[in-house]
Amino acid sequence: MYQSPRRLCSALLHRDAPGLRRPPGPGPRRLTSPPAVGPRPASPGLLAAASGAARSCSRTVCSMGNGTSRLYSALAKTLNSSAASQHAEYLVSPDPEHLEPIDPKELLEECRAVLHTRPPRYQRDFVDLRTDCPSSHPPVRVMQWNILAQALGEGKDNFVQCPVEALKWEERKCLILEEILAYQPDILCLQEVDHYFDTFQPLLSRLGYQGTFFPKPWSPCLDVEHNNGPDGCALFFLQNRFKLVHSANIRLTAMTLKTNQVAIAQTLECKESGRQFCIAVTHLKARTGWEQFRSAQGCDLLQNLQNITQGAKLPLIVCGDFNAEPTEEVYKHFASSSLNLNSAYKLLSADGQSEPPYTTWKIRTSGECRHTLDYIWYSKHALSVRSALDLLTEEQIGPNRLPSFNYPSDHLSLVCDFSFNEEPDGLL
Ligand SMILES: NC(=O)C1=CN([C@@H]2O[C@H](COP(=O)(O)OP(=O)(O)OC[C@H]3O[C@@H](n4cnc5c(N)ncnc54)[C@H](OP(=O)(O)O)[C@@H]3O)[C@@H](O)[C@H]2O)C=CC1
Ligand SMILES: [Mg+2]
Repeated sequence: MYQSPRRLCSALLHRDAPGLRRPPGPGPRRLTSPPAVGPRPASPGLLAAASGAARSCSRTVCSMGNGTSRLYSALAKTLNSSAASQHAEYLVSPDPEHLEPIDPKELLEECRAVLHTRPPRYQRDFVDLRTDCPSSHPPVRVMQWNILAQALGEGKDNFVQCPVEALKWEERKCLILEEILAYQPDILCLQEVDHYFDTFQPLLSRLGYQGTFFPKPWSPCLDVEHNNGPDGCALFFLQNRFKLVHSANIRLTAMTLKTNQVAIAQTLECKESGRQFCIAVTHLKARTGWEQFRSAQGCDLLQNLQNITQGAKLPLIVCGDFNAEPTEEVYKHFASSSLNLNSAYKLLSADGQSEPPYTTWKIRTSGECRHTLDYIWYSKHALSVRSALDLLTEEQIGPNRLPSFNYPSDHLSLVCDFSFNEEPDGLL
């Protein structure tokens, strides 16, 4: 169903309004999703120029094995370098002296214009999971997403059914931004970010987010020719909703050895309610054969979170690409931790006990890879999940799987609305 960009944007900006109605019947309730998107509009005038300018944006080139300091100085140059800024409002590299707020509607329209030749975004609905506990404060919307590092997607991942044109950064970044703008999270937890300084930090800061980036010490992106720097985890929160109380960048250890995987953990205070909580993002070691290693990394992260939450005194949300199915030891450590965590996406299942059948689905040279690896853990006594964004169906994902012209990453975004329980029973 086609919606004009303006109607769409106003629906997006009022996400608790008409679309989010509870349908009748038992079990999880599907909500009409506000970000339903029809065919993309053709881009006239200025918007067409934005598309062309975005394509002409310069790319930072760093050869294999360069040190991170050289990478960062190269990245810093791109912040100033684009002649294309004469043509496009937001999608080009920003001038750091000129960081005015962006109207999300205008950025969304720019993105949609760049993407006008692509098929429409997939429809995903929020499922109402509200318990009977009322909450007087607006929910906290959290998005978890491994966005696929550009260098890995083009140089390492071997997505055999994904056309190279679908991976072009100047368009793929618009698909990523469109997804973020569609759901408007209050907190955004990302993995495989290798365009933090030239794309996400400048744009999202102008949308009102405060961001933190922690790159992997030896990012595999650096092995890819024409890379844009190391990939890592990024955490963004809306400054008008939260105050940063404490922030920790954690290099995970396994059996006391420092590893290549990282996490960010921040304590935030809700400006409306005064309640404090901890939010963390991580990306654990990938691949089969590394199960014990992931388990050790998970134990280290849990230990760090025990300390940061003062022994579970603060409510906690942990987002991540754990690279582990629910059968793995690291998953079991999180599920049975004294931090009293539950995995939010289990609540989409009929019995509330099963994880979704997949959060990533791709075809590599080794064959089809369909796995549940991404999770949003939360303190089950202190927080309630009010709704969760449903996953894409197999039909929507299509026979060539992900990424694709419609969807920018091989991992699906997970989005949940949380509310604080009014009277925590002391057992967070
Ligand atoms: N220069 C040096 O001294 C050192 C360099 N390194 C570099 O680090 C790299 C390893 O880093 P590490 O953090 O352990 O990486 P991981 O094994 O955790 O994987 C890195 C990325 O590869 C993706 N991936 C997973 N499975 C596959 C697959 N089958 N094919 C292609 N990509 C896949 C993962 O994506 P997802 O999470 O989505 O599955 C992940 O983002 C080495 O390749 C090396 O380049 C490491 C140590 C030292
Ligand atoms: Mg990956």
